[in-house]
Amino acid sequence: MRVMKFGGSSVADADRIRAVGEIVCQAAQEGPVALVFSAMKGVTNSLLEAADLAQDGQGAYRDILRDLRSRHEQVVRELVPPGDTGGTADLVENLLEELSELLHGVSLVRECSPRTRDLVVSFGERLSCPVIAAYLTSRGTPAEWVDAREMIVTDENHGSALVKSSRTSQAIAGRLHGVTGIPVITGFIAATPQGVTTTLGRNGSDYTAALVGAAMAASAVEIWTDVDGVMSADPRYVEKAFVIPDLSLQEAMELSYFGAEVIHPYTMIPSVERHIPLWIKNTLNPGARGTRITRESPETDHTITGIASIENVALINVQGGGMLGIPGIASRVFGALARAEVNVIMISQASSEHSICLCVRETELHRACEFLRQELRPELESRRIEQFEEQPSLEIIAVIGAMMRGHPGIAGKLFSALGDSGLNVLAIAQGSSEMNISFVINREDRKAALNVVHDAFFSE
Ligand SMILES: Nc1ncnc2c1ncn2[C@@H]1O[C@H](COP(=O)(O)OP(=O)(O)O)[C@@H](O)[C@H]1O
Ligand SMILES: N[C@@H](CC(=O)OP(=O)(O)O)C(=O)O
Repeated sequence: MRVMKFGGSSVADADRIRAVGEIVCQAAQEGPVALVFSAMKGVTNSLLEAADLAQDGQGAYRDILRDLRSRHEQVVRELVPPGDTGGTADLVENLLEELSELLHGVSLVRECSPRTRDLVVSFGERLSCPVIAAYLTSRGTPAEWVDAREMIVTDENHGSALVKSSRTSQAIAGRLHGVTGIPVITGFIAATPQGVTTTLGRNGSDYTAALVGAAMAASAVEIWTDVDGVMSADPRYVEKAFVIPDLSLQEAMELSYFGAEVIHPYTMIPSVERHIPLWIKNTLNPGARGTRITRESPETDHTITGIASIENVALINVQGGGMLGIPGIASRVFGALARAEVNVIMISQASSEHSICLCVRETELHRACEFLRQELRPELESRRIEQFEEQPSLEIIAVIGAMMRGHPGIAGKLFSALGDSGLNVLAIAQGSSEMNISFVINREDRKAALNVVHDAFFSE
């Protein structure tokens, strides 16, 4: 069995869904397939925005609802034939009505808990899948939509729930064996053992596909999107970026962690660890080979595999002459940040131990500094630690590749290229795995730095 996942970009409108139909009908003739779909492009964001507006008591959430209604009614009109026996048009109407009532409730109580928010966003995938299944059936490829909440069991960590693996595996296998035709599975959404709706984190449909692939011992998991594969750098910034034909799981995870949105960190683990290859393919160019992600590192001529970047980060520098003698300072700093629920993206500490430099999301900077100030108040008052240096408006760039290990001269080449172009580097970190070197630059240098590094390593 092949598991094929189509992201929001592949189901943006009726035309895109028709293109998906071509690919799926062809694949179904070659052998068994299971499909996973996301919500239509932008729908999850719209639902979240509507929930925020309703919570604030702003009637503007109704404008978003109107827009969602018209988008979904339009695809039903264009793709579902009048003789559809599955009652798809009614189902979509009922779902839109239910969503409207839910948001009305949120606006009345002016409260939207993470649990309710998950229920609101679940409508995106619950609306897209029945329409797609009805369309495929009308093209002569019988399909049945499957609500993943019946199969994927998670904890109650709303917004980014943790999957209970073995229960989920059994439930997927059990549910899919009962499906007649091709299963069209809602990505991203799941449920607790009590049946409460949860979600797997933003872009979580890739994870759904990997879970289905692992449970069904698939021959491949395919992530269909709008680019020819994972590229050597974000194609929106680097014109010369090219498709990486093969990637190891480790490299793919590093690239996605550092911002290559095309794949999602960790989501590929369930299938790739079972030696099921994961492919990134282009719905707009199905003939292109794509990128293959496997457990082991592939052979390559390049010393680095790819470059990724994270935008909107900030640097906090904790430093002071008295830091050397303070016991457990690192654990206190990171303990405070953990309590603040701040995600530390990058850490760099000079061996002198006079400073710890860390990178966080810009949106979390204020909270991070508040908690740090509280934790380190005695040292700040006695001036053993200076007031933190806070620098917003920065970017992290990471250079990634399994071949970097034991390959001298990479850092030299990287920083000479940046220095020669007059680009200032504010902090540097290297993982002990030697699979990545990451560095921090000013926001306005992002495009230039990505291109300079890309040229330095890939121009030959
Ligand atoms: N290294 C990279 N390789 C390929 N695409 C990338 C990379 N970095 C960022 N992207 C962006 O990721 C986008 C695809 O991700 P996304 O929009 O989440 O797709 P989908 O909706 O199909 O899940 C591409 O259009 C591309 O602009
Ligand atoms: N619809 C969800 C899940 C998802 O994976 O979407 P996409 O495949 O379009 O990234 C989201 O936007 O987060």
